[in-house]
Amino acid sequence: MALTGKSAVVTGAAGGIGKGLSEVLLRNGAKVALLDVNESAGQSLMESLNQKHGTGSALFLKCDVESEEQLRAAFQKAVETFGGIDILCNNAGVMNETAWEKTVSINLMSVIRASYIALEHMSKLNGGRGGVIVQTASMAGLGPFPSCPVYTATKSGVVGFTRAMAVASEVSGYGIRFNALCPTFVQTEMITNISGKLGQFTHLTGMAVKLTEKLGILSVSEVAESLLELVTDETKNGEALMILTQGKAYMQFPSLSK
Ligand SMILES: NC(=O)C1=CN([C@@H]2O[C@H](COP(=O)(O)OP(=O)(O)OC[C@H]3O[C@@H](n4cnc5c(N)ncnc54)[C@H](O)[C@@H]3O)[C@@H](O)[C@H]2O)C=CC1
Ligand SMILES: CC/C=C\CC(=O)/C=C/C=C\C=C\C=C\[C@@H](O)[C@@H](O)C/C=C\CCC(=O)O
Repeated sequence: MALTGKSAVVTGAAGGIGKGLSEVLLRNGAKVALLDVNESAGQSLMESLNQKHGTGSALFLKCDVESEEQLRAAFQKAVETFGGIDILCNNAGVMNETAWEKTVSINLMSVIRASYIALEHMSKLNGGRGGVIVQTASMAGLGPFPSCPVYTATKSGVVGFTRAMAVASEVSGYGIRFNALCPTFVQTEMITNISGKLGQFTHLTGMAVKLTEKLGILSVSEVAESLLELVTDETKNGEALMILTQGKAYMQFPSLSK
């Protein structure tokens, strides 16, 4: 799938990985609706992206992904502005073991919520053009990150949801592919002040720090380049792409269907 003339919605787009995903989509010819709760960062990013990629190529929409109403309004605005949606990047996420219910709400429930709203606009069964939904999961969704069990649970849930939806979509004829990015640590705001976010697992801060030293830290652009592969390669559906500092690999899961 070539990106020229396509339109995308990216959640958590105002900073970190979401900003990188938005930039790579724009560089390759897509228009992008930038959804984020951070209004000042989102507005200024939209202005700089429109200067770089052309007026009207990026649209900031203030949106808390926990709110169904705000998500619906943002998708509607994106459709009215760009004429449809071809790509959704469910990227907004937090790591906070103290506010663990909020972590589940943003990282898992909101990914499901946004995917279902996207289906209403993108599914060929609803008159949409089809397309691709890519979730920003994590390496923690593939193997446990013991310092943050709830974060791990949300990312495992996102991987499971993505793989199940990929098959459900294929069988149902939605015309939408579902894939997940599973990066190791990435240099963003999220990996600052780790101990302050671990709640009852603060005593496992050293373990988290050792894991960052062992696995290394990716740049945002390394993750963003991997998005392109999952979006443009139409054979990719139900994939979890593990991104490590040494390279990347599509995960092999046991097949129990035969
Ligand atoms: N930084 C890392 O080491 C890794 C991050 N990830 C995942 O990547 C995604 C992005 O994380 P980062 O860019 O690192 O984090 P970040 O903290 O740098 O950026 C997150 C963005 O999401 C926005 N956001 C937070 N809550 C929101 C909400 N309720 N509604 C709308 N927007 C909201 C924030 O305002 C911010 O712009 C997350 O899903 C995270 O779990 C995955 C693997 C590694
Ligand atoms: C602090 C930032 C929080 C979240 C961002 C994020 O998603 C980072 C994920 C990074 C890596 C996750 C790696 C998980 C690895 C597991 O598969 C196991 O290999 C780790 C198991 C035990 C660790 C003990 C050890 O061997 O040192």
